[in-house]
Parts: sequence; C-alpha cells; structure tokens
Amino acid sequence: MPSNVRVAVRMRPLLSNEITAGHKQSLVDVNPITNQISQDSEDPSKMVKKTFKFDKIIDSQYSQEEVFEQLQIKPLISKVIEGFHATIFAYGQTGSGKTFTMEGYKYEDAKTNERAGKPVIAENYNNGITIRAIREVFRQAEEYKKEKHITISCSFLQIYNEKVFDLLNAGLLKSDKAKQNQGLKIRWNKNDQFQVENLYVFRCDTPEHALELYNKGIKNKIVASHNLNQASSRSHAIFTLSIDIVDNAQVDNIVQSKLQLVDLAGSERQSATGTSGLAQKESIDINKSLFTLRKVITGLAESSRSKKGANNQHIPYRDSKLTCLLKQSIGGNSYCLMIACLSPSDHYIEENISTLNYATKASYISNEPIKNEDPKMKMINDLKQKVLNLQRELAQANNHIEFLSNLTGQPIPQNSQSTNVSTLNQSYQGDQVDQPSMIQQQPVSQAHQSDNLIHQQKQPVKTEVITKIVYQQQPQQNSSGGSQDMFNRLDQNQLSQRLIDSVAMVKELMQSNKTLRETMDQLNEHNDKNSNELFHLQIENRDLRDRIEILESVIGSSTKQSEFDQLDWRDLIMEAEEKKKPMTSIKTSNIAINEMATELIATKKQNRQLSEEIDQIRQQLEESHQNQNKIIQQQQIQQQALYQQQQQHHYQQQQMSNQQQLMNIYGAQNNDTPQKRSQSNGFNKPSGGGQVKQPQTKQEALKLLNEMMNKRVAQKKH
Ligand SMILES: Nc1ncnc2c1ncn2[C@@H]1O[C@H](COP(=O)(O)OP(=O)(O)OP(=O)(O)O)[C@@H](O)[C@H]1O
Repeated sequence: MPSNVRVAVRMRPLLSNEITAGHKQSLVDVNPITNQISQDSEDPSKMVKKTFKFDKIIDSQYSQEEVFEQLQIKPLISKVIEGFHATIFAYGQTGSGKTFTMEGYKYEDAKTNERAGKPVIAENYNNGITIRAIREVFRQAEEYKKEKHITISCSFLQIYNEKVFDLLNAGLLKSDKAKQNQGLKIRWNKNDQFQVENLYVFRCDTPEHALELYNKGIKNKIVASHNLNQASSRSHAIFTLSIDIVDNAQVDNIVQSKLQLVDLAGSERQSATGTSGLAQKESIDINKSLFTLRKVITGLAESSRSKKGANNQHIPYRDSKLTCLLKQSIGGNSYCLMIACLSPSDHYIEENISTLNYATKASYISNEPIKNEDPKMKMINDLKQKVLNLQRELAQANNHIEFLSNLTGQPIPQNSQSTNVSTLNQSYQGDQVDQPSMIQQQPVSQAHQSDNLIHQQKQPVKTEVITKIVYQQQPQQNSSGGSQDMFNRLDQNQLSQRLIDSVAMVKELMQSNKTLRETMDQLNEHNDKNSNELFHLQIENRDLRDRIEILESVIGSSTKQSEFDQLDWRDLIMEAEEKKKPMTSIKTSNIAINEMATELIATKKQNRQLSEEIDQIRQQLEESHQNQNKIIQQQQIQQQALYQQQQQHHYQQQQMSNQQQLMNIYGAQNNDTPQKRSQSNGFNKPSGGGQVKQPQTKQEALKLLNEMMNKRVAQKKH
C-alpha cells in the first residue's frame, strides 16, 4: 500500500547567544493542534503570511521524549520489526536543531560515564531520536522473541565532500589517512539497492552494545571533522540498524529490514553563507549531496502531483552519494519520516521558508513500502510455485490424453500415462511441494472422466486446447450425461483431428515443461554457485578486515622499536582479538589466530636477524671509517712535510738569487767580468786594492754594499 513521506516540523527555542546578539522571535505562528505553521514573508514590507500544513508540528515547548511520542516512532519501529524498511531524517539550516533532535546527548557526558565504568549513554531527558530508537528496537525485538528470531546489527557512516567514511572504522579516520582516504565505494547490488562496500557492520546483542558503537561513531565523527577541517554542518551522518527476522513457525521465512537514522548537513543557501567564486564552487561540491536531495525531492513531488506518475520522470538519485543511499527511503519502498527543523530567530525567516517549501514538496512524495523477504528464499518460493503450476497443467493434459484415447479406443501414449506423471512428481518430493490430489490419481475409468473434467475446470488451465475441449464437452455431458452418446454424434475424422491436435499440444506442453525445468535447474545451480562464491568472498573479506584491524591495533600500540621487539605477539593478537570480539558477529577461528601468530613470530625472527646483520655491517663501516681517517691524517702529515720542504727550497733559491744580485752589483763596482767575478766569487778584491773580507750573510753583503756606495759617492764629490 502506498504511503506518503510523513513530514513533521520542529521549532527550537531562541538561544541565549542569539538573544544576546539582538535576534528577535520572528513572527511565526506554530499551531500543534491544527498542525499548521505560518511564517512571515521574507519581505516585511509585504506583510504576507505563508501558511503550511504538515503531519505534525512541534513547538519549542516539547521535550525530547514528547517529540519521540508525537512523531509516532514506536509504530514505525513495529513496521521495521515486521520486515519493512524505515528512514527518519532531519533537515534544516545549520543550527536549527537537527543534531539536537537526532543525537541530543552530550559526548562529554559519555566520556565521563565511560571513565566511571558506567554504560556510555545513560537514560537522559536530552537523548535524541536515534538513542531512543535503538532502545525501542531492542525492546520490541524482545517482545517478539517467542514468535521470531531477531538479529540486530549496526553500521555508521558519514558523507563529506562526496566521500563516504566509515565511522566505525577508526583506522581510516586518522589524520593522514583521512586526507588520503578516497572514501568507500557505493555499488548497485542485485537486490536493486545501493550498498556501501566494505562498510563495517557489527552484530549487537544488547542496546548497550549498539549505543556504545553509536557513541564510538560520534567520537570518530568529531575526530574526522577535525582531521578533514570540516564543520559538522557540512557532513551527513547515517546510522543504520539492520534487522534479520526469522519466523519461528516457518524457518524458510527470512525477512531483512533496516532503520536508517539520518542527520543531514545544514541546508542554508549560498547567499547566507557569504561565499562566492571558487569558495562557493567548493561549497557546492561539498554539499552536492544536499543539492541533489533537493532535486530528487522536487522531481518526485512533481511526478506525484502530475498525472504521468513517477516512472515518466528522471529522478537524479545517482548524482550524489546521499541520494543513492536514500533511494529506497525517498520515493522507494520504505516508510519515511522527515523532520524539518526551524530556528525562531528573525534572522532566518528566509531559511525557514525555504525549509518549509522543501518539506511541503517532500510531503507529496509517495512511497511503496514492501516487506523485504530474503531474495533467495523469495526466488525459491516463486520457482516452487511455478513447478506446482506446471505439474498441474501436465496432469490435466495427461488426463485429457487418457480420456481421448479411451474415447477412440487407441492405446494411451507411453509418455502421457499417469505413471510417468507420478515419476515426474517424485522428482520434486524433495522440495516438499504439496502434490495436487489429482496428480496422484491412477488412470480413471471413462465414466469418471467427465466428473474429473468438471473438477478441472475450477483449476487455472492456461492452454487454449484444454479450455476448448472442456467448453465443448460440458454441454454435451449436461444434455446426454454419457460420453458414448457424444462419441456417436461426433464425426470420427473431426475427432481424430482433434486428438492429433491435442497430442501435439500436449507434446508441446511437455516440451515447454521440460525446458522450464531445465532453466529452473540452471537458475538454481547458478544461484547456488553465486551464493557460494559470495559467501566465500564475504568470509575472505571479513578475515582480511579482521587481520588488518588486528595488525593495526598491534602496530598502533607499539611505536618504539625496542617495545616492538619485546612484544609477545601471540598475546597481543589474542588481546586485540578479545577487544574486537564483542563487536563483530563472526569470530576469527583459533587456527587463523595461530597461523597469524606463527607468521608474526617468523617475521619477528627475520627482523632480529636482519637487525644483527645491519649491526655487523655498521661496525665494519665504522672500522673502515677509522682506517680511512688514519690514512687521511698520515697523508696530511706527509703533505705538510712536503710543503715545508718546498718552502725551504724556495727560501734557499730566493737567498741564492739575492746573493747573485748582490754579487752582480759588487762585480759591477769593481769592473769585473762576470767570469772573473764568478771565479773569485766577486768579493775577493776591493777597489782600494786591500784584502776585503768576503760577506757571509745577507746583512754583511748589504753593509758592504753600503760602504762601497758611500765610498763611491765620496769619490765623486771629491
Ligand atoms: N529543541 C531545542 N531545545 C533546546 N536547545 C536546542 C534545541 N534544538 C537545538 N538546540 C540548541 O541549538 C544549538 C544548535 O543545534 P544543533 O547543533 O542541533 O543544530 P544543527 O541543525 O544540527 O546544526 P549543524 O547543521 O551545524 O549540525 C545547539 O546548541 C543545541 O543545543
């Protein structure tokens, strides 16, 4: 049965900081009795009031508990326990109270509770819809315990800048990883649903466990918003409770449903955020999801209102991650509740009107909630029904052949005898299909055939030829009451022609039956193969994720190399496994743990050997460095000695050249030929003819030269 998106509006009180900043209560008229809300026009000069009507209007006086009651969330959860999907989402501008409505609790309080060893999220009047809904789901599941076996799991994700982040996979939200993180992929699965790949899903046996996970996700949301420089108002958070329901009376009857609780990003317009140009483009990208959501709401509302119907209009679900994930909720097969949040401040009249407009559009959207049977079981049941129908048709056809054969006195064809039908039936015994009583009949006498035909007439007979025969024979039976009379009246040629037609048709029927059975077998085989493959892949995937998580927690807890070396790997893995245990539905087997432990111990050994080798190489390197240094020192000493020798040599040469000059000068004074000077060493004979002392040092030579110069000057003067 179609069900429109239910829309409620919640107006929060004026906040103290808004009063301080001079905000005033806008002229908004909220009427929870008539469920009408009237908001002033955006342009005060026009003095026009816009009035909207919704399923529920909640003013600022309502407590969180009253909101939960008034929005009839308990009956909605009953639908989820029956097997229907449901979504509750909060929409509105930043600061309008979406998070307060959905979360409500203070994360700081949860931290204090955790430290005190208390349940992290305690009962509190401020608790929002998500927390109350989690408790209610578990309460109702407990109520149905005798009739149904219910398993509850949860997941928590965030969409920011068109990337999907797993809020229950803390490893990927660390600062460096969060920035590189390309986000999880969304795929279209065989059940006609969008599904987030590799999203952690935890089985929860108690509401406390689910709340613990919810709180963990909120904590990770805060961490991620810090690491991604993102404000909470720019990301969408979706907490999902998945519920598997098995009917105790009919174990084949497996139903899977989910409850999505969504806190959307702030829906303020670009003009209100004051961004322009590049910043505006970035802002649009960040909120592409919200932009597309509005397009989807508008498209669905228009097609609901137009006579054409939704099928004729393209709804751009695929344009954003958020709308992909909300496809079933908005215009799909879920029950849906939208909570439009408003601020009473006169600064936000325009935003409020925009929110109310979209809320109105959403209220036109019509969903078609369906019970979500397990697709595999549904297919098996459909196929069983098909087999049953085919068996009926075949049995009817065989009865006709018998009847016609008896009429003409021909032997009954082998493949149409009832014994064959029975054999065919036996092949389905394993499926536990109730066989129609008619199929089990042995060949009946001719006199009973007419009764049988009347009985068959009540069955859904699809083949044209059988219907024709039944119609033709019925008046004859009524008028004459005997088949022999009818035989007499019918032309024998006509009869045999009909018989041939009937046999051909029956053959055709049997052939199509066979083909159908083969197709069904192939389908079943294919289905089994796929399920098997999927199952193995899921196990492999889960194992890998478990392994990654364990390794991450082990490596994360040992940052120093020395600590790392001293770790008892087996203990650590067991410890990490133990921590993870209550959160995951499937435990890693002991064998796998042992294998991992052995692998890690081997790696550790190799690490040690490598470190020893590195140490040896390092030592050898140091020794060779020392040798090198010694050689360099020796070379330096040798170089210095060489340099000194060169200096000495240079000095001697200089001295010699000085002496040579002196000798030249001296030689010139005495008119000596260079030969003579060199022979007599230039200093043997003074000009006065007396014996002159040969100068031994430079000073003596200079002194001598001075004396000679003085003498010469004196001679010239004279
Ligand atoms: N019904 C309410 N009663 C009292 N205080 C409220 C109510 N609703 C919201 N508030 C307060 O208003 C402030 C803004 O609310 P909230 O953070 O829930 O807005 P929001 O729409 O989720 O914003 P954002 O889009 O930035 O996440 C908070 O301080 C919150 O405590």
